[in-house]
Amino acid sequence: MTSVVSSDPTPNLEDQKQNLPVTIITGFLGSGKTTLLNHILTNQQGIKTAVLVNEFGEIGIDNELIISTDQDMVELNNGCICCTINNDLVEAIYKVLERQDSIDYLVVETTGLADPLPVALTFLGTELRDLTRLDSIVTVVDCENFSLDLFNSEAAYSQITYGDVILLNKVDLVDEGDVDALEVRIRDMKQGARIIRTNRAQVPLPLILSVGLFESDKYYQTESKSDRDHHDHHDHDHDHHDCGHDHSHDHDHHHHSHHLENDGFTSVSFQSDKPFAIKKFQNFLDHHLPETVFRAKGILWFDESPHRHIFHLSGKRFSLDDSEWQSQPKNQLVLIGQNLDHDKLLSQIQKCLCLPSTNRGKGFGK
Ligand SMILES: Nc1nc2c(ncn2[C@@H]2O[C@H](COP(=O)(O)OP(=O)(O)OP(=O)(O)O)[C@@H](O)[C@H]2O)c(=O)[nH]1
Repeated sequence: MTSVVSSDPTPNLEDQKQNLPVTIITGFLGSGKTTLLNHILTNQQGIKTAVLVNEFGEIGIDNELIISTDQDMVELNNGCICCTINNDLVEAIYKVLERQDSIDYLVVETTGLADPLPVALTFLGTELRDLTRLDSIVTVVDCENFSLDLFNSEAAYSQITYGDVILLNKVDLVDEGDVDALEVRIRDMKQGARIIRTNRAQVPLPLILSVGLFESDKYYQTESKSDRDHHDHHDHDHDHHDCGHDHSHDHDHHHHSHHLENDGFTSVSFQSDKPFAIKKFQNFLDHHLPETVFRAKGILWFDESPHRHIFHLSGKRFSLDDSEWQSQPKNQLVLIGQNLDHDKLLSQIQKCLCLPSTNRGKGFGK
């Protein structure tokens, strides 16, 4: 196996060579996890990296956004990774392991709403422990939007407390003083983490991969303590830690979506093989998008444009980038937020579709 520079070689290097190193990328919705993944895939020279991507929402947008490589990619597409811990995730990992001859590194990107703890436990608590080596949990933080009070999400808290490396990302969007204040706050929540400031998740890879920062002994203790704490401190409706911690029974998806509703986040997915009218969609964004939509992403097709438009919204900021269609144009849009009126949103998005006789022939943006 080719190995990346290791800043701190540990004594059991021999074991490490045999086990597939794994890095878990976590971080809240829109913080830059896919951006980091793309950075890794583009720059991991000479290392064959497999990625497992899981996203919240019925439509897999991320697989459209990940720079395609000739390496293995298995996408789990049925909800939050912490729910699929006992079936799909393990299955996907085995698929990668079966090809171990050609895979040097595994990166798992969790959904923005996942607690990384159950994902990490998958690697430690099952027979995977002997086949993989959990190298580190990397947490991406959106410096512009980070606020645990705003998210009101336990998963957001866990993402910080279980991060071995914490990337303070999107530093380009905030004043340095604000990043300083955020760093103090995060150091307070998680002592001993390696904190790195990044723009577009551009981090030297030796600082985050093959770093051997994950300490499983400490982790096991933390896990059982945190498990107790969670059950002591939170109301009984919020039972999502059961989802990841008890490996002995099957999960049902109702149970899981219940936990997401407790965090208040749901997703609305829209697909159509018809184009949007640009002005209608703009009107939707300007006047009808509720503030409670925290994250949106889409591959958009506008009647007025020959391009494939990649749409992102995180917090209040949105972007629309051009690319080229490699396949039949279509619209795919996922909105994620708290307390969403699904039917209303879907009907509003539906109304953005171009009616057959209108808008034809007008240029983009006119
Ligand atoms: N200005 C700026 N934008 C960034 C930076 N990093 C990522 N973005 C943008 O933020 C948006 C969200 O980035 P993603 O990488 O898709 O975020 P994510 O964490 O994978 O999102 P989810 O999977 O939906 O949780 C995209 O529009 C990115 O281009 C950064 O450092 N600065």
